[in-house]
Amino acid sequence: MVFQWLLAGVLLIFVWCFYQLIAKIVLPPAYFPKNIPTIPFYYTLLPIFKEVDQEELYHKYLERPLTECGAVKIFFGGHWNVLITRPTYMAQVLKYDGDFPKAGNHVKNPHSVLALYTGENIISAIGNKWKLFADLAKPALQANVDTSIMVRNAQRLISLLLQEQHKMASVDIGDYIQAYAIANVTESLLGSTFEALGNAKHPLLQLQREIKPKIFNPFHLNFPGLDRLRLPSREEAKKLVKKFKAELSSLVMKGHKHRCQPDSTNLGCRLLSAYTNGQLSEYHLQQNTLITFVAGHENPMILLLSNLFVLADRPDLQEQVRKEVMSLSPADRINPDALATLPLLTSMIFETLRMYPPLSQIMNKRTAADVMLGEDILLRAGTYTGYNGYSTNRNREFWGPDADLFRPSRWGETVDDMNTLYRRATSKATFITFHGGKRTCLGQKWALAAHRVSMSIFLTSLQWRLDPTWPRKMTPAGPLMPKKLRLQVEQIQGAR
Ligand code: HEM
Repeated sequence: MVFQWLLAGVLLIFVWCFYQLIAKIVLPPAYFPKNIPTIPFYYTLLPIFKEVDQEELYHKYLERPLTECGAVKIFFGGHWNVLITRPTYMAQVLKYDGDFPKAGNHVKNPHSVLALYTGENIISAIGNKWKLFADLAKPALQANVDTSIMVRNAQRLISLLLQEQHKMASVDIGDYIQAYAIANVTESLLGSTFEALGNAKHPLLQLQREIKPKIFNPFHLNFPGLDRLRLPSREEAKKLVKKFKAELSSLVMKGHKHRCQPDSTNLGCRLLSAYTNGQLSEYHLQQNTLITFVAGHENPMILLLSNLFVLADRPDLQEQVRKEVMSLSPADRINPDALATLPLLTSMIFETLRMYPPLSQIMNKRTAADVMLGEDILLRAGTYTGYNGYSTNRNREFWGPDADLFRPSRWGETVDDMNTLYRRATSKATFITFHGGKRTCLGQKWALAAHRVSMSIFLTSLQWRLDPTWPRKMTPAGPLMPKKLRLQVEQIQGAR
């Protein structure tokens, strides 16, 4: 009898411990605010089990609680987080950066493959390290942009697309745009020619193709703690990441056989010279090179894909913007300052950035102390937080009841109106595609100049439409873009 009671007791303790373990994962911690909704744990598992589209998921599960309460509790990246979207709350997050410092993957999940990949860098660092990295990068990222590199690469891209279209019914455009974006960032910012455009077998592209599904696999993204178990497949992923970082660094170094000067306006040169004079460790040189490469090509690539999609879907608008660009002289058509004076091109780009922020959701902050979000949401010290630009950029109080509609005219009639609204929306945190505040994107100027020139060359060289057989879907998770976009492209008569 005693033995049976003992057994029952042990069983009860076991069940209780198991319950505690599961509850820790599937329920938010007790110290999380009670007065905001909880997104059910299973939401995060959907991309693991189903073919999903993150826009559809957003409208089904997140839109209502976020619109009503402006913040929710959500499981992501192995932790419970508070996802903040209401512009007044976001304005507080951006303004009081010290209350909401960055806590990147290297802090959140230090043993994960993702942390090994991104590490501590200019985007994730805080305090003096961030200041050092930003001081090194700013003069290069804010210098005048030499767009002749993008012009040359865009012309090469157009011929590759036409060659592919000649062979196929339509072009799977993603890999081409990625190679183009890589060519731009490496040649323009890192000062090294990788010759990846038109060379699908380039070792760096191949490595990236192998790594991405391993890093951005929804299961491993949500349960990074499992990377501690040293499973063979994850150890293999770590090896690939190390190989990729070494390959990238060696390619950048090859482009800088000359002596790099600290006052150079080339980012690659500035990072290398900081390493040579002892300001940067080898680790920080590698991580900052990697993040410049990743942020500098992936975001422009995603923006370009979304913009091509938007115009493929609206042939009339494509034709109107083309006419506007054609009204410029040939020299002005590749001059970003001249292109920035065109109202339709400007509003169409701003509207694409508003509706399809490439980094639609980011969870990389952690409260430094207890902080009151707005008037009544108490966030305890150590709470992971994040933001969702897709939601904030569609705030109906600011953008009106048709905020979900692609309507470039909402930006105004003149370019002055548009730039004023851009600044106002950014300062009110109702347009957070480039983050904003002290930690605003440092590549914004470069990205916009490159994008204007890329769009201009596309518009004046090609007409494009959606392949009717393309399944209209956005990516399931992570960066937001049309999934495996297929276009039919046609050369414009007399364009070449
Ligand atoms: C369409 C293009 C781009 C978009 C939408 C974009 C968006 C963003 C966003 C949302 C952040 C904040 C990330 C966070 O919260 O952790 C950021 C930061 C940053 N971006 Fe971009 N980005 C773009 C292009 C670029 C380019 C081309 C570069 C050049 C290397 C770049 C360099 C940076 C840097 C250095 C930061 C860190 C700023 C800091 O914390 O001080 N970005 N960007």
